[in-house]
Order: sequence, then C-alpha cells, then structure tokens
Amino acid sequence: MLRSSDDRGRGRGRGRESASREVCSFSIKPYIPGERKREMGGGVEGPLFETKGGKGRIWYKLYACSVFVGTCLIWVYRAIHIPKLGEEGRWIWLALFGAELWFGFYWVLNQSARWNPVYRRTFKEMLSKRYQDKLPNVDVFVCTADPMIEPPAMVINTVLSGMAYEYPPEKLSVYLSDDACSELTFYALLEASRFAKSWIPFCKKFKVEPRSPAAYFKEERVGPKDGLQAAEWEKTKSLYTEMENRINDVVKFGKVTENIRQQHRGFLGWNRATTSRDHQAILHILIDGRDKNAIDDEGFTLPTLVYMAREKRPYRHHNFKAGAMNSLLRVSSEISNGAVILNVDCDMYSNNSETVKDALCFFMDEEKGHEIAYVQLPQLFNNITKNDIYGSSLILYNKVDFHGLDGYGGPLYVGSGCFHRRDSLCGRRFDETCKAAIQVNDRNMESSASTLEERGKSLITCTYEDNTEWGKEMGLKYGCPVEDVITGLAIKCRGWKSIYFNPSRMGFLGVAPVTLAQTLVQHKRWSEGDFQIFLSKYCPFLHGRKRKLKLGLQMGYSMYCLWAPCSFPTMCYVIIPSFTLLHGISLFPKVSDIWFLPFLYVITATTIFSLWEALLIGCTMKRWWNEQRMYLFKRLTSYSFAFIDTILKHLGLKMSTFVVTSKVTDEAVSKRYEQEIMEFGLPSPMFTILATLAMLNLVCLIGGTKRWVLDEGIGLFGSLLLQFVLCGSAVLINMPVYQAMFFRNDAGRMPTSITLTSVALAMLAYIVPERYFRFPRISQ
Ligand SMILES: O=c1ccn([C@@H]2O[C@H](COP(=O)(O)OP(=O)(O)O[C@H]3O[C@H](CO)[C@@H](O)[C@H](O)[C@H]3O)[C@@H](O)[C@H]2O)c(=O)[nH]1
Ligand SMILES: [Mn+2]
Repeated sequence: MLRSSDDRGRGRGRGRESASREVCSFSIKPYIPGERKREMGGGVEGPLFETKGGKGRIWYKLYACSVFVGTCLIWVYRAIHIPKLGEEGRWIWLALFGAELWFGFYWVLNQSARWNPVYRRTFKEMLSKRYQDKLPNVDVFVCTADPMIEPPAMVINTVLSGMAYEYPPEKLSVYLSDDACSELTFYALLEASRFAKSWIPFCKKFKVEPRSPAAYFKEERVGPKDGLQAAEWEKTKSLYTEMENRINDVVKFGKVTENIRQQHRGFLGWNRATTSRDHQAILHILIDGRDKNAIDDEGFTLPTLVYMAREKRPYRHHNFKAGAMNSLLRVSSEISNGAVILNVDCDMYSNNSETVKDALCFFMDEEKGHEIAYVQLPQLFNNITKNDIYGSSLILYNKVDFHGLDGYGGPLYVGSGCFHRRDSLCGRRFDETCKAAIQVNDRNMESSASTLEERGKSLITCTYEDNTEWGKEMGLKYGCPVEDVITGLAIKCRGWKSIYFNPSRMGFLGVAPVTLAQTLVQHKRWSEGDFQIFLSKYCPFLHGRKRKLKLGLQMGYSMYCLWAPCSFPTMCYVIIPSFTLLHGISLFPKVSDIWFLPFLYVITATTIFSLWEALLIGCTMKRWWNEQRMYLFKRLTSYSFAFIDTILKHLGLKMSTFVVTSKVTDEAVSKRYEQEIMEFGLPSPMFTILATLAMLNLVCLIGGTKRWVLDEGIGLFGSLLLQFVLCGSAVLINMPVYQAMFFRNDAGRMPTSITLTSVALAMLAYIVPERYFRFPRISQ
C-alpha cells in the first residue's frame, strides 16, 4: 500500500512506511461470540444498544407513491406538449421541462431519507457493568485555525468540556491542533491545563452539566442553594472568570507578555519569525496523564492534554482541517493511541458528559459493534433563535435525514461530534479479521514526555507525508472542501457501517453562523465539496455501487452531492414563470384543464407535507417559512457559485480554499440576529443575485396583475393562475429583501449600490421585447 520508505533522520531507525503502518496497527483478538459475556460473569447479558424503526411508514409510502404518480403525469404533460421545432418559445418550454425532470429526480433521491428511518438507544449501565476496567483509551481531537475568529477562550471551553467527560481520566486524552500556530491559543491552553485541576473535580462531584465552564456559568446565573456546593460554585466561577479575563486581555493585546513567557518552556517555540504559515512543528504535552504529579485538586489523575501545531511552510499545501487531523492521528498514536477518537470543531463543546459511554455502547456491542466505523451525533448549536432565520440549525438533517440514512448503513461523517474507530479512520478495510472487540491498549509507559514530544514532532513535519498514503488511503482525504463527507464515504466503501445517535440530552453544541453572508459562504463550501465528490471517483452511484453500498445510501449521499446542480433548475423556475407572467404567456395548463390536477396535487401535497413534518419536529410555522426562504437563497447563490467553481476547478482554473466560519460577531450584528432581522450590510455578488431576482419577481407580479386587471380580464387569470402563485410566493418569500432595500436604515440593510443595480436589471425585464418570449398559447 505504501510506497517508498527512507530512513532519513527518523530517530527510531525505522522507515516512514513502517512508521505509518505502526500508527495504524491494532491488537486484534479473535471474536468468539459469547466469550466476553462468560468472561464478565452473569447478570450483564444482552446487547448494548437497541434499534427501532420509524412509525407510520406505510402512510408515508402511500403519500410518496401518489406524489410520484403526479410527477410522472407532469412530465407526460410537458413531453406531449413540447412546441415543434421552429415554433417560438420552444426553449422556454424545454428549460421548464428540464427543471421539472430534475426536481422529480431529486425528489426521488430524497425518499431515501424518509423511507426507512431508524432510532437508536444505548444501555450505558450495562457497558459499565460489563467492561468496568476494560474500557479503551479515548482520544479527543479539537481543531482550531484562527484565534481572531475562533477566540482562544471559546476553544479552551471545548477542550475543558472534553477533559471533563465522565470517563476514567487515565484513559482520556485531549489534543488541540492549532493551525494558526498562535501563542495566544497556546497560552489559553496552558491556562486551561491549570484551571482543569479545579474544574474537573467540581464537575464530577456535583454532576455538573454542561461541562463547558462558559456555558455552565452562563446557564446558572444564580448558583446552587445548598451550602457546600454554593461555596465551591462561587470559588470555581471566580477562578474561571479570572482566567477568561486574563486570556481575553492577552488576546486583545495581541501577544503574550514577557512575564507569561517565563511560565512555560513551550513559549520558546515562538520567535519573531514565526507566522501562522511559516513555522516549525510545535508539540507540547501540557498534562501527562501518566505522571504521578498530574493530579487535580482532589488528588485524582488528570486526563492528558496536548498542544500541537504541525509544521507549515508557505510553499507546502497544508490541506486544511484534513491535514491537521492526520497529524493528530500520528501524534496521538505515539502518546495515547486511543482506539476510539472523538473529533470536534473548536466551537463544539460537549453538552453531555455521558456521550463517550454512549458511543462505546455501539463500538463494544458484541453482536454488531465490530462492523461500526463511526458514530455521528447531530451538529447542534446554542445560538439558534426561535424562528431560525438562516435555517442554520440544520434541523431537518438532524431530525429526519440522518435517521433515514442510518436505516441504510449510516449517516455521513460531518466533521464534528463524531466518534471514530481509529483503525477504520486510518484506512483499514472491513473484513473477517475485524471481528474483534475494541481492545484496551496500554499506554507507552517507558518513554518520557519529552521523548514522546520529539518523536511526535518528527511525525508532523511538512515532508512526512511525501510518498505515503496519508490523505489518500490513510486518514482523512485531501483535496476536497468537505474532507469529512468524503472520508466517511470512503470508510463506508471499505465495508464499514456507521451509526447516527441522537440522544435526548444533546451531545454537542456549537456556534452557528449568524449572518446571511456567512451562511451562504458555508453552504457554498459544503455544496462545492459534495458536488466534487459526485464528480470524483467516489461518486456514490458508481464507486458506491461497486462497493455494495445499499441503494438507499447511494441515493442519500447523492442527495447532498447534488445540491450544487439544483441551482440552475431553481433559477429557471424563479425566472421563467414570472417573466412569462409579465408578458401574459401561459406555461401551465388552465385551471379547467384536466392536466391542471397533477400540478395542483404535487404542489399542495408536497407543501402540506413539508409543513406538517416541520411542525412535527417542533418548528414554528414561521421557522418553516424561513427554512423555505433559505432553501431558495442557497440554491440561487451558494449552489450556483459552487457549481461554477467546481467546473472551473475541474478545468484547472481554480485552487481549493477553506473559508473558516467566524465564531465571533460584533454587537450590533448579533443584536439584529437576536431580533431575527436579516443581515446584508456589505456588498457581495451573492446579494446582487438575490436582490435582482427579488426585484424581477416584484416587477413581474405587478406587471402581470396590471395586465390582468386592465387588459385581459379573468379568463387570462385562469390560464396564468399557477404563474401567479409561483411569482406571488417568490415575492412573499423575498419580503425581507425588499425591506432591506427600501425600508431599513440600519447598518445591516442592503448596500445602496446593490439596490440600484438590481432595480436597473429588473427594469430590463420590461424593456426586453416581448417577442423573445412569445409563446403559442396551447393550453387556452
Ligand atoms: O485550515 C484549517 C481550516 C479549518 N480548520 C478547523 O476546521 C473546523 C471547521 O471549520 P469551520 O469554519 O467551523 O467550518 P464549518 O462549516 O462550521 O464546519 C463543518 O464543515 C467542515 C467541512 O467543510 C468540517 O471540516 C467541519 O468539521 C464541519 O463542522 C474548525 O474547528 C477549524 O478550526 C482547521 O483546523 N484548519
Ligand atoms: Mn463550524
């Protein structure tokens, strides 16, 4: 599997090849059903988790079939009414037909998410009884990339919540990868390593939740009543606040003071020449769990804590988060070598201290555990407002889609809140020999911390991965903006399964984007990455099928992979019906026509279903409406940009980038977010598109109504009804855009330049001569 191996300067006298292999090696014990249970003694039999199917599926399937029939009838109508070659308006008809074919096809793909959902439940008590001291090492990987938009104080809260898991601390290690190589973040982590000594015992003694101190102290503004806890609460809170202030002061100042520099030899790693893009590898074991002196205030062992900044050079591509994760995989294999790895983004703190045990219930289950590569928890956020104006809670994916995919072999790996089996993440194929329980592998007790650091550093140099399979067959894959999704898919194609676990107490909470621009840019990255996967050799329908992924899962992955191409059909549907409405040209059957029925049925049935589904999972009506708007906005902007960029990349005209989502916001912006006022503010080509299309629809609706009222009367309305409905809904959904253009004067309103441009462009709709759009009025 691995090519060339040379021994140059590798301290241990072994080649890159063997080093890489060893990183992924595993002690495997043959699986003998029943053996483990006997070993453990009676009273603890039974599976560690349970799976249940969704209810009322038969009704859903009936509904879906009826919609499908309706869709087919729409296609038939379009097909038999295509204007003849040479007739005017043929291309408009064909464009609409193409869009409807696409929507129908895409709707079929979406059925994979609802056809066969499953729900999981774990039995943690059983796990603890049965495995007690035989639990595996667990490594937590946190990635950060920029101290300005990912504040160190937030990052260490995530770290602390990971250290405070209800799990034997000698088996728990937390690694922070800092792609910014910032001494500010290092300093914050150093502070966290000290604060952990009082935070962890406090959490364990009083069963505190959540275990991110910032989140906990924010929730419990007034401390507990009972005496002892109240005193400790006060003390811990002030310790935390003081630390947070120190960190924020240093961050504000922009660098650590000489005084702080003296506190730890680690700061020697930074000098004047160090920049985030040009520096040597830095690796520090801030807490060594093996160390007898590494104890908390109550005398218990502390979990291991490690800071890592892999080597960066301006002329070497670093592969973003995937590169960081692969470095973490290697470094951790030297230090703690946890058989299970938890990956979280730096904003995603643990909100549930039992989650590690939940995850282990899946991996350690005697019956099915050996085939599970990863357990994904939902990505949830703690800054979602009531009506979720940007649809950033991803609630439909969390509450519907992923349960559906789980029924076909498992959800996507979405980068954060995911537990991995180390060997499957490192590239191992699933086969008969994998039928082994996860093993307790002891830590390397001989080597000193500084030896481990030196060895670790040699694994994270820029050249380490040259001529190895890292980024290809090993670890996370490179070259894709959604390294998580493609890696998860590759793991599935190697024969593994995954699990979606959605516990009632949320497992992780992060920071969702709070402006329209951020949301659209994030979705551009996602849809671009997903579409790249579809065009790559990992295309779910080709590679997936070859690798025997279930059809449902192939469809499920494609549902995301084909976000980007949804853009143009949507654009057709936003532009053409309105445009032709303006000119009084009918594109849909008349109300009295029998062909009107399939359109009516498909549109109302799918709308009512989607509303009903949203209400069922706890959305408000307004939230559902906001969600529809965001669907539209993403398709018109993020997805179309992603589509174009993907094509350019394929032609070699563009490089891949990773725009990190900001986790901080200025006060005025976040106030508007709280009030659910849509944020525009700075000019962006995406806003120009949105504003122009919004204006276009408004002009068309007004023009169409005028024509109807003044010129042609009620008969015309009958043949244009659907176009009125489509154009009218577009106008309704665009309300916030008009407001931002004409009725607001806060800093978040639409930039004037965009307003002017869009009004001018929309006026063109009036000027463009009608004959370009004239159309035989077949259905009249
Ligand atoms: O060069 C980089 C860029 C990013 N990151 C980290 O990657 C994480 C995700 O970045 P973010 O900007 O928050 O992206 P999101 O869109 O919110 O993240 C989702 O989508 C990404 C893929 O597009 C995945 O990497 C993430 O895990 C997933 O949560 C953050 O912790 C970053 O610090 C790095 O470590 N190095
Ligand atoms: Mn994020």
